[in-house]
Amino acid sequence: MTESAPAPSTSPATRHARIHPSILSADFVNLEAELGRITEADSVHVDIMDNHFVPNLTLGLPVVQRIQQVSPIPLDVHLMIDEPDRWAPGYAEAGAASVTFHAEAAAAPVRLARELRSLGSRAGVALRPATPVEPWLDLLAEIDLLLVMTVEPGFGGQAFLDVMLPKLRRARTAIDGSGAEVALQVDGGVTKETIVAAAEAGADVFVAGSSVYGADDTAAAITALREAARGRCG
Ligand SMILES: O=C(CO)[C@@H](O)[C@H](O)COP(=O)(O)O
Ligand SMILES: [Fe+2]
Repeated sequence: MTESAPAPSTSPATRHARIHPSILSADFVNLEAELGRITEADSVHVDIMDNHFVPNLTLGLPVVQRIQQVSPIPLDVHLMIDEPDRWAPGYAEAGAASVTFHAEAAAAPVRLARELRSLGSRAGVALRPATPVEPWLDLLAEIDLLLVMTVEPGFGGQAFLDVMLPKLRRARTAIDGSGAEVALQVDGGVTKETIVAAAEAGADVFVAGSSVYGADDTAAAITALREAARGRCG
C-alpha cells in the first residue's frame, strides 16, 4: 500500500470521516496548483471517464502518472470506463492508493480486485444508483472500498440523491457484520449539508468536487465537511 492515510476501520468508535476532493471540478490547465489547494485532504479523487461508460471524457493514464509524481497526497482513482479488467491495473502500477472500477463494467470483478491488490493498491467497486448492492455483500472480503454513487456518474455539480441512503445503510450493516475492513465511499452531490445524512447512513469516505473546488477557501471547505461528518460515521 502506498497510502499514508489511516486504514479504514469497521469499528464505529474509531471510524472517522475522510474527505477526498475530486479534481473533476479543478482547473485542468493548472492541475499542480490545484492539487496544492487541497493539502488538508485525505486523498485526491481522480475521475477517469472514457465517453463510453459515461457520456463525458476526462483524462487517462499518462496524466495520472504525472499527478502521482507531483501529488502531496494519495490518489483515489475512480474509473468510469468500459473494460476496466484491461485498463485498471495500469493505474495500480502507477501507484494509486486505491483504484475503483464499476461493477456494471467489469467482466471478472473478483479477479480484477485481486490483481489490483497484488499490485499494491486498494481495490474498490463502484455502483451506479440503479445497481443493487446485495450481490456485493458476499464479496466484501475481496475488496477494500465500496463506492455508492449518489448521482448518475459522468458529471460534477449534480444534486445528491438521498434515495441512496437506504442502500448505504444496508451496506454499512453488512460491512460491520462481515468483519472486513471495507471503506464505504459516497460520491456525488456531497456538501456540508448532505454529508450529514450520508455519514449517519454509514459512509466514512466522502468525495466532494464542486463543494471543495467551488469554494474560495478550499482548506476551510474540507475542514467544514470533515466537521459536519465528525462523530456521525457509524
Ligand atoms: O464521479 C463523479 C461524477 O461522475 C464525481 O467524483 C464528481 O466529481 C463529483 O462532483 P460533485 O458532485 O461533488 O460536484
Ligand atoms: Fe468520482
